[in-house]
Amino acid sequence: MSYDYEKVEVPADGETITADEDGTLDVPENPIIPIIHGDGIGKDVGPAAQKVLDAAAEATGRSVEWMRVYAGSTAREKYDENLPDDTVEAIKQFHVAIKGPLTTPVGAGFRSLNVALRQKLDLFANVRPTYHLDGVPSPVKEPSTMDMVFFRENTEDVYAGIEWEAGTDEVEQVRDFVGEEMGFEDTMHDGPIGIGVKPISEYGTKRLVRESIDYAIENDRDSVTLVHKGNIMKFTEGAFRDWGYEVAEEEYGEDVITEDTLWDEHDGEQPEGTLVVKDRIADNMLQQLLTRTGDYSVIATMNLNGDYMSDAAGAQIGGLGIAPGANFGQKRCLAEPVHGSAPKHAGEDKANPTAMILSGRLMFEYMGWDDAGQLIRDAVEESISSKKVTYDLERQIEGGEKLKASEFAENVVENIHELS
Ligand SMILES: NC(=O)C1=CN([C@@H]2O[C@H](COP(=O)(O)OP(=O)(O)OC[C@H]3O[C@@H](n4cnc5c(N)ncnc54)[C@H](OP(=O)(O)O)[C@@H]3O)[C@@H](O)[C@H]2O)C=CC1
Ligand SMILES: O=C(O)CCC(=O)C(=O)O
Ligand SMILES: [Mg+2]
Repeated sequence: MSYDYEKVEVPADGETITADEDGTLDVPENPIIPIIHGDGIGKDVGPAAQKVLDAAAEATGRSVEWMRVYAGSTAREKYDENLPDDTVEAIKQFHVAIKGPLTTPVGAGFRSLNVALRQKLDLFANVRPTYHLDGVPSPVKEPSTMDMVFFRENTEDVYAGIEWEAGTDEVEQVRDFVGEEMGFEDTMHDGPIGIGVKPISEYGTKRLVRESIDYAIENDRDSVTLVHKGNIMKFTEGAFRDWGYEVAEEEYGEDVITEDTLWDEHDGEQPEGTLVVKDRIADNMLQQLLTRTGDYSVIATMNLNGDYMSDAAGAQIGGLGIAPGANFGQKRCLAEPVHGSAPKHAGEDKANPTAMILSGRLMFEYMGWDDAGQLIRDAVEESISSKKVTYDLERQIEGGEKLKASEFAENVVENIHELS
């Protein structure tokens, strides 16, 4: 597939990652990888992460040919629009890409460009592995017990953007329909009202839960927990739980058992080689993240729960400066940190680039570059263990040396050279 780009240049030297029908990638040693630096601190952490990823690629005998693409403020400058087709088409064509954070206005203005990218590219699984690196300060006593991988459904839920603003004709039509025709007249207060719709489909749920179970099996994880608020939102979050169990029970045979089976048939002793699928109600799960951290491994949940939970879990492993993520779809990966554009720190070369660097690690692993990924993790861990850190960690580490974002990246690059 080729595309006539309007304002970006395809690097002449790199090669294109290709994918066959069943989704297997063919990754050359010098792939072209689109990158969006992002808004706010994206300007700082984007280039810093790029340096580290370059060094890890080079140290393992490869190179990355970066292709700068644009969204958010940089796209407005270059294209006079928020999300140009060039950017979406580049990610489609090259299969693998990385982005920094993009700012979304609150309450009015354009809709989230992050959500738009996930929807346009059908990146249905937002995967956020949350693990503790040696030396990272944490507000909890045993941060190393946190080792969870969040699978967050990425294309529906209240993030689908089906909502109507108070005072519009549209919202009054919806109010009439929901009130008069559907019988919920007494449920809504009089006066101005905003109304949103929360779609949760069997298709969206099952492909996300399937992805989480496949991941758990491939990575020797012992459980997948479906997190929902199905006691209250019965036909959306409750249906997510039921469809999730259906996938587990109907598609995986005896190697995947439910928590009920674990207790009814195995007295709570998990048989070797099995995966347990369980579920928890979301409010309880938020406290379990702290009180029974080690009991959970892979989490599958919907868009909003996953958003809240991944920030909360990120706090336990040192904060948003550390927490990586990536969005996956059919033959596609768009890596991005959990954090946003943190406007108050923008352009100061101070934000922690670790989350973006470790998101790059996820991207490399998707490409089959596990050795480069491991090198990145080891090198970052080395910098942090030697207390050479950015402001967010330095304020919590006694005797820490405060580095700028770019200096931290240089330190990690030095470690890559030493370790390789
Ligand atoms: N995927 C995306 O692109 C996302 C975009 N957003 C968008 O980002 C914007 C800002 O959101 P906001 O709610 O402020 O959340 P942010 O995640 O941007 O920042 C919140 C706070 O987290 C800390 N933090 C975040 N990233 C880092 C980092 N790399 N290094 C060190 N500390 C960090 C800072 O805390 P402190 O100041 O205490 O040091 C910061 O003030 C919004 O427009 C939001 O919509 C939000 C999330 C994801
Ligand atoms: O799109 C946004 O601005 C926020 C998204 C977000 O918080 C997330 O994906 O974690
Ligand atoms: Mg978020």
